[in-house]
Amino acid sequence: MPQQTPALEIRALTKRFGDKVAVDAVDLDVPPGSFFGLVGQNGAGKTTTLSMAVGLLRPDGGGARIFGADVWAAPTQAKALVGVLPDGLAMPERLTGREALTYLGLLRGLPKDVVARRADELLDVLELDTAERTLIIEYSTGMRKKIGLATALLHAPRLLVLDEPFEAVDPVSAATIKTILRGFVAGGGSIVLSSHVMALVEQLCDHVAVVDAGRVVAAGPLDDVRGAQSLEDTFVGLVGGERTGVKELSWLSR
Ligand SMILES: Nc1ncnc2c1ncn2[C@@H]1O[C@H](COP(=O)(O)OP(=O)(O)OP(=O)(O)O)[C@@H](O)[C@H]1O
Repeated sequence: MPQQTPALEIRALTKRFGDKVAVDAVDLDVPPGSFFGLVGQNGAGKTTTLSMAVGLLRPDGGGARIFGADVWAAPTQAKALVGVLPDGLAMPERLTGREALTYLGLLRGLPKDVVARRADELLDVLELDTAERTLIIEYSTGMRKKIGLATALLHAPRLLVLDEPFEAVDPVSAATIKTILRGFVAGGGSIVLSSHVMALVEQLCDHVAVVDAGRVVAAGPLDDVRGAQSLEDTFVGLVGGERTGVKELSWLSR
């Protein structure tokens, strides 16, 4: 069978901040049609990797391709194929959710009536319709995630790259977002998401990569990576659970 072009192909991606190597020659293949979870401790390098992979941060070395399009050499082609929910979302703060969707949709080159129709549906499905007159600056953290997801979906990309999409999102909204994401994959889309929540990754993802100190320490189909254990046990085993240091807080004991 011919090899299919990966939805996202990361090769030797490297980023240093001063002396610190935040991302250390990372290779990753996200198969088309997969729901791929990127897990790692705080500071492991997930956000830096994903930011470089979608062209938001220039790497010191290596590169990334989205469905074969080089993110840095062919950015227009690559970026048309991907919807991104970045960490610490920079949004047009003085616009309402609808205005932001309209603005970003028109920037993407979508026809006005298509933007209006999709914005209606997205605001409705993500239950942001009641906040239609609210400026984004007034949104809660969870609402910001939801409007960010709406902007990522608006142009119907083939790949979604989502940095912590469930962070600060209430359980009802999380259930809605899970349904949307599962539907996206069922419809032929591919997703990469980062998360600290192993149960969520196990529930949603069919592929997983574990990142530790800027390196990929395990990657592949979920069942291959976790084996007979839970993903959490596998994760703690891989990244060194003995480093918790809780026992040292003796002054907390009564
Ligand atoms: N702009 C920056 N300047 C300096 N150091 C940075 C910068 N961005 C990230 N780092 C460092 O790079 C490393 C990787 O950070 P990154 O945000 O990619 O980790 P992460 O896995 O996304 O963490 P978290 O789960 O906490 O979001 C960390 O040590 C972080 O302190």
